[in-house]
Amino acid sequence: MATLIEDYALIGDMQTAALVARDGSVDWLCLPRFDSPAVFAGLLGTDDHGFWRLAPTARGPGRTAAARRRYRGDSLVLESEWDTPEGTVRVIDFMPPRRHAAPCLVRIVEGVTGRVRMSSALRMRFSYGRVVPWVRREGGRCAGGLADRTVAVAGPDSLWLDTEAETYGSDLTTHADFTVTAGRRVTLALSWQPSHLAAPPRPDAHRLLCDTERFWADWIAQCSYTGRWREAVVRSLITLKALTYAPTGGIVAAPTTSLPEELGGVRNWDYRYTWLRDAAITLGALLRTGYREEARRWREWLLRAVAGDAQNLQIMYGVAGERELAESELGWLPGYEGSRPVRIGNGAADQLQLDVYGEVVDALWLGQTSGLTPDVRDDSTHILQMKLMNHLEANWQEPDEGIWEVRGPRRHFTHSKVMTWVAADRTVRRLSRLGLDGPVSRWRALRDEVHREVCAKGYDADRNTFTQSYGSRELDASLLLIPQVGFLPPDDPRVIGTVEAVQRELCEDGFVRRYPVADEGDGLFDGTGLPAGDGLPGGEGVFLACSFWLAHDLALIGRPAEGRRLFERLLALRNDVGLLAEEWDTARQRQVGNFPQAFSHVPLIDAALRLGGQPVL
Ligand SMILES: OC[C@H]1O[C@H](O[C@H]2O[C@H](CO)[C@@H](O)[C@H](O)[C@H]2O)[C@H](O)[C@@H](O)[C@@H]1O
Repeated sequence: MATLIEDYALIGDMQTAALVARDGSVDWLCLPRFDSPAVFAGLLGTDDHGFWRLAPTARGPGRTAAARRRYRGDSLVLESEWDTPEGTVRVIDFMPPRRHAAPCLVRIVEGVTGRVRMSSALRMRFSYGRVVPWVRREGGRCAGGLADRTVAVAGPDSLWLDTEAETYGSDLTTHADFTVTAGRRVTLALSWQPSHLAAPPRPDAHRLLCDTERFWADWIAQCSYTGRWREAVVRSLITLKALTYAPTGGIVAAPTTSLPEELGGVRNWDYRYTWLRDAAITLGALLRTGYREEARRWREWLLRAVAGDAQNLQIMYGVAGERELAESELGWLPGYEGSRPVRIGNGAADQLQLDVYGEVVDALWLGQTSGLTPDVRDDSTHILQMKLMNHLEANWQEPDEGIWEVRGPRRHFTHSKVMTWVAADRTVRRLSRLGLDGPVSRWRALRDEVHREVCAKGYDADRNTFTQSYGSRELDASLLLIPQVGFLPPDDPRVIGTVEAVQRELCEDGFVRRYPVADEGDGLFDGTGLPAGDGLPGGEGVFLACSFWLAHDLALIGRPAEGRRLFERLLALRNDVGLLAEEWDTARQRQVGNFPQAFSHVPLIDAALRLGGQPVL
């Protein structure tokens, strides 16, 4: 059986990230960027698609999970410990923030007690497991102590393994067997370099460890959250920071592709890109907890990414603002637990998702009200916002694919219209506050018109609930955002009715589904003549972001104890190192979907602020 998704921990250098399993196997790593081809793709295939396992020498069949693991303090440095009959051993895994050096994954083995025999098995496979590189050994001593050097080359990539342990090749795998005694360390470091360049310097693992720990300690010292859920909030913030692409300020939705929303199903998508929606809400959570630099850098990223005609605004970009994200399938990978296809790229990039305008304008507004320094380009922010508004004004009455990126027919999604209201509302407030030029009365009229239309067409008075789309009978968890964005006050009976309807009709084991999923062709219609569902076969788990939104809303509508209970249950779904995927499979009691997912960790932070009585701007 494949490693459970929740058995992975994340390490990363803010340009890419790796997943380390409890048994010491690194099964996912893309180099040099989040969206580059994987050099370890065992996560989505088999051992033949690449991995790096470092653990006590196995006795008998099967692999042994570490007895304990944790991050060292508030950092992204992972520590796993095994108790064996020979003694106890610790492995420290991390990726140093890159600055100008080559990307590097460092593994330090520390003897704790006894004499423990260790095995390292490194199977490097470039291009998502498809290419077996040429591997050669280079020996020789060096000042840093790492003497054995193994080089793997194929096409544009080269990987360099430096270690004091002696390596040998067998089974198209690079092995090292060694023993550690109490208090002794053995280091292994894997660096990536374009294959046409000269050898990278040998990494000084111990100095890199100190630097990396200092980096995270300094970063987390800026956090302003002091509430009762500090551990969960801090771990979520570190995860969000790890998903930020340092050179540009872009933020990926998750570091993985194709971890399935349904085990064995086809809902497998590539999340290694910057969604305007996900990045905008991430920015909100960072600003609310004291992080301004990331927000400032993302605003810069946004201005660069959408430069040109706002008509061509995409809903997602590459981490450096790339527009070409064509979706394709990697036929040679069998997928996580057989969940095929494995996809790279994302076809949703070409969709119309009108809510994105509201999320972006709201993030710009939040930046303003949280005192984000207007910089020399602030004029550009204003120009951008006016372009976005002109485009939205001309297009908001179009049907769209909505927040959930449905692959079925376009609809008049109520949430998309609510977010149109948000865009107009924040623009009116921004222009009034700054006394800036701009047709305030035009945006005010737009805001009021949208509000009237949503309340008339997106609300079902018979059932006292807002509905997924105009005239539809279906519900949708995105409607839980209505009071959070200020479209209606929390005590409005229509808001309370919607929260109660979601609890009644969309909840499973107390957690929230996004919307009712109907298999293609099962003949159900949503009440508007369109087929129900999202145009995809199969089902999915409960959606963690929506479940946090419900906890948040319960606090807003005056049921905080119930909200807290749900929040605590959600926290209990996190894995042993505090990480959440996108969804939860209630039947199998397992995390599903890409991992770890910003869209789950952001509402965790916002709900913690709301439930703890701290201001949520
Ligand atoms: O469920 C179908 C869609 O699933 C993905 O989209 C989801 O993830 C996005 C990134 O976190 C999020 O912004 C969106 O709201 C979610 O529905 C996938 O990327 C889409 O291609 C797919 O159609």
